[in-house]
Amino acid sequence: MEKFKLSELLEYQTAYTQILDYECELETILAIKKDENWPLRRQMSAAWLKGLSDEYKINLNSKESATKKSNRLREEGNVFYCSKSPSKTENMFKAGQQYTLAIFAAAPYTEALALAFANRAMVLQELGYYRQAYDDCICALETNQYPMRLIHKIKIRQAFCVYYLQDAKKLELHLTELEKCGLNESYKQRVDELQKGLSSIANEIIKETQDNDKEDMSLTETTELVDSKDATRGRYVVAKRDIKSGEIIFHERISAFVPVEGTQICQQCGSVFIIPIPCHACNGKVIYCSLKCREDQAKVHQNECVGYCLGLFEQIGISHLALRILLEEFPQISPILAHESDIKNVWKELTTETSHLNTKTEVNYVKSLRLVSHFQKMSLSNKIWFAVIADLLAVYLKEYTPFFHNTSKSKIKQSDWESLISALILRHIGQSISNAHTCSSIAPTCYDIRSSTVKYGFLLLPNMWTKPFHLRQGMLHVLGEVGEVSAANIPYLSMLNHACNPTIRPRFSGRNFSALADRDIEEGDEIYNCYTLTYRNSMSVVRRDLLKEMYHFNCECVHCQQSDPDAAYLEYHLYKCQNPKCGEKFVPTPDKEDLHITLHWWNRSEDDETGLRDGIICSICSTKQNIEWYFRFKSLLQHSNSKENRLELLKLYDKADGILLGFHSLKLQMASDLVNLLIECYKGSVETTDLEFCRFVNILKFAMSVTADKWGQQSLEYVAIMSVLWDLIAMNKYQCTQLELNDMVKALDVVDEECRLLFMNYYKDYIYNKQINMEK
Ligand SMILES: C[S@@+](CC[C@H](N)C(=O)[O-])C[C@H]1O[C@@H](n2cnc3c(N)ncnc32)[C@H](O)[C@@H]1O
Repeated sequence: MEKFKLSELLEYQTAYTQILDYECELETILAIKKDENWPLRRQMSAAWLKGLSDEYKINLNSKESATKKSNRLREEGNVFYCSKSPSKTENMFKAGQQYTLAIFAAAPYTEALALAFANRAMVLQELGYYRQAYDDCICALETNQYPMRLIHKIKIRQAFCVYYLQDAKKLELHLTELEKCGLNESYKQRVDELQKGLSSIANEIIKETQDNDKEDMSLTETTELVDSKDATRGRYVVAKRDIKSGEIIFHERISAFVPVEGTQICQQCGSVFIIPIPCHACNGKVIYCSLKCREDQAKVHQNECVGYCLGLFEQIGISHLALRILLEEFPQISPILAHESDIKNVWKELTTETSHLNTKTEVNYVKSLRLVSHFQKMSLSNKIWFAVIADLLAVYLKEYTPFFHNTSKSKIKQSDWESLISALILRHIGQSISNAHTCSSIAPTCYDIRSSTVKYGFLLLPNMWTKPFHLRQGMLHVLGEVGEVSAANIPYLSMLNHACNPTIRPRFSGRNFSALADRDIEEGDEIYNCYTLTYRNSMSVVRRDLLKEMYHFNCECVHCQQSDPDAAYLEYHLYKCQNPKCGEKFVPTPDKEDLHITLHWWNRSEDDETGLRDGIICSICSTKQNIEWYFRFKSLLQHSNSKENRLELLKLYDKADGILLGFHSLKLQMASDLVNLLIECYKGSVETTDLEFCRFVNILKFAMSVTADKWGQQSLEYVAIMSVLWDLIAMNKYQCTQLELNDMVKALDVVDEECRLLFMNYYKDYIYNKQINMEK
């Protein structure tokens, strides 16, 4: 069959499906299946999936070539491992990278894979990543191809790792195993050493350090759910008592999430800072941070692995989250449905608020099933479009996964099961459109977490670390960027209605979500989330259109009720007219067609048809403003190694300072560019005078103030830029008061656990002592 794109398949199927406009997902699916052309369309879906599968098989590397590549990468790693220059530790990191790439390159169940894991374990142990090294030993052994003649080596490595992890129980086990291996004298000595170590370790089971499974906390302790009885406004959340600014309002475990396409995060816990263990069955498209996470995700991944191989999920957008919700949570209730034979009754049980199942609020899936959906408001063609995707996913589950294997035991007919599952996916698609949350994280600037080829992770970058999770002095600025990493289903958070000035500050940490109070909240106050950019970062009309289109309501929040809801945003776009006869403050009149582009003209691409140099017009005297200085600034940034150019850059920044008033967005952008130059200065790649350096530091402080104003001092954006100031403090190039420092440490309340650990280690290693000394 001719190869065609998913969008073509969907367009065709949508155009040729004629059904009535139903409000219910199950009825929609059943109606589609009654259509006389349905068998043909089903065949098309199956053929499309088969096309993906055939293409995948053709492109699959042979085992031989995979082995060859992996062996080559491992040998490159060995060269680094054995070399002592420039430094043993740095070579260890480089070896670790090559071994990781060798792991990704190898075919499953091969000696090449076993050796790549074993070698990485050796490096990780030397670098102090004992938990990860221990997992790698297990990965090497589970290939069943690890050479028997070397087995004692890996066993002793495991024993050392658990010794360093102070896990007496496991150490005892490994020592018993080692006693059975015929060891030579030198190995026997090492076992004796470990035997002595064993007696010194308290015999207690090590607590897992990951915080994957924190219970949902205080969901109902501080807040309560209220039903407005208004069809649009629906349910909302209010404070049950006074809550102080910065206090955690509630914690919630993220029930399901999918990484933003191609992002290298652990599929189970969502961690960014990891040493990856890939799933070899799907060519490393899915990675984990530990074997525990791999095991915890196994039941879900067995139904997704082939989909990842085929590249299916890259093509279905938000529907992947819908599928994930089903895979994560549906198994919780399938036994409850075993006695039913009629799917209409099952559907009623699942979706009626007063049903027996719906009262079981301890069942997590019930919380997801209760989420609002605006399916009934979708156009018929959109309903069919998504229904076809839902049906395609049911075909995928049936043909390529074990998902339906257990259902044969129930009273429901197989074809009805498929309809039910399609209908549930369709329901979750509608719910995800109105409820899905985007999770952001601080992402390292020096490592592309979206790279499809470079997959060794940030933790194995050389010249970066002194020991695990301890960055070198002057290196914290690598945590200077914020990125969206996943889309998530967080049911209680989804109960919060929208306001353009939200009451919560979100904190995503792995699989845990926390809502922090953005300000003091009084008992009885409604607690709001913000579904769009806040009023400080967007125009009200842009928010209004989006809220209407995606969430089907008109925003009447306190902020939007103000006479000039855009005043705060426009403050970031205030110019002083360059016409000496005018000299007034003005905001350019935004182009109705594209508000953002008019106000952010500097972000237009060079080849933008409308012309980058259209410029801006004073809204008072109509004089076209000169913006050449900005283009000069941009071009000089490319050549900032020269002292003259740097001085000119600072002069141009001063010029901008006279034209761009207050916390102007462009001034923040220019300041951020100059902050990158400041980083080059303190890293030593650019030499500067003290005076010049001082100027750059002031510009950094300005950028921090604007960022705090726009996003809040407790925001990922603020933490990202704050990392540069912490480098300066650590390097004795800037002094700040303990009060300032305390405020900055407080800002870390919004970052994830691992990122916080990196910052706090840095603080203890290079900043804390300095402050104490300064104050003495
Ligand atoms: C994420 S849900 C919030 C919880 C929802 N009220 C419920 O009962 O499930 C989003 C939906 O809530 C309603 N909503 C949220 N904020 C609103 C607001 N400020 N005014 C009116 N309706 C709102 C809209 O129907 C929107 O699509």
